[in-house]
Amino acid sequence: GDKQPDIKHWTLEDFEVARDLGKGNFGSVFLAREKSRKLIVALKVMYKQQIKDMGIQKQLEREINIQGHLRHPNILGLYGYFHDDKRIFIILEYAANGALYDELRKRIRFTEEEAAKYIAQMVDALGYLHSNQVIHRDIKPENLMLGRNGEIKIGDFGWSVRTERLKRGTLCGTLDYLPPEMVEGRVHDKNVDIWSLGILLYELIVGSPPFEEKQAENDDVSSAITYERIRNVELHFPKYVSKDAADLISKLLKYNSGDRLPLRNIMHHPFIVKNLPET
Ligand SMILES: COCCOc1ccc2cc1OCC(=O)N(C)CCCNCc1c[nH]c3ncnc(c13)N2
Repeated sequence: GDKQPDIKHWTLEDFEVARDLGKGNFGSVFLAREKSRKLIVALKVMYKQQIKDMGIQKQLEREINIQGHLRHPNILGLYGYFHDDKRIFIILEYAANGALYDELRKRIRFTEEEAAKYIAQMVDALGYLHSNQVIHRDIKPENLMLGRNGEIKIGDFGWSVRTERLKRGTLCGTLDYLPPEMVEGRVHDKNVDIWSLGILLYELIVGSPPFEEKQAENDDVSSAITYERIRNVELHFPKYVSKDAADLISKLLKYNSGDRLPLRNIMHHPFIVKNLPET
């Protein structure tokens, strides 16, 4: 089979740690090599006490369970996990080009061709997730990694859920990417990921999300302004945004989740058709 290691009882002895890949709110990620197979991985280390203090135990278990069973070229592989007395270690596929967030900040904004390539890969990954009854619910540049060939890998399934039941809105993360039904705490379905795909496309070609408020004097005021803009879907496009891009974004950012363009129709939209090399 492929080089993915089979499920076994890992310990830290099985790995040699090379360097730090970044610090996050829940832990750190290191570049490591699994000794026996010489397999390069990303090792995420989290402290049990901190997980307990933040009450994210259930969420973490769900995340490991969901991501551990998924396998798709645009979804970051989760190979396994282990723990010692103080820490939990998650063994992940290594994304050689880091987080899309950092690339976007460096580039300010991408060309519409680059954005179309990323969106097409996201449509692939979301189609796979939704056909496995998984809603991600937290699609944003911070959670998207870049593989060796610049391909997107959705990571960090902290907020994903299996859709066996419609969830009561549990608020999560920054407001910018949340659809009206989630900021209003209403029931939501897989179309929340279609909304956040619209936000992502906008941010990739403009450089900031459509409903962001940066000038406000404090976070509460800026969140309240963003909240209102989301509910009123206050969309404004800079003049350099093509009409095809604006049209697709407008079809994804519909207030009513049922009115959003379904995943399979996105691939036939002129913005994607005109910007993707003949596949
Ligand atoms: C509960 O946790 C679920 C999994 O969350 C993550 C999985 C993989 C991650 C980052 C994850 O969360 C964010 C985080 O913990 N940071 C420390 C931010 C650092 C950014 N990554 C840097 C990075 C570079 N090449 C990579 N190849 C694979 N994974 C990476 C990275 N990071």
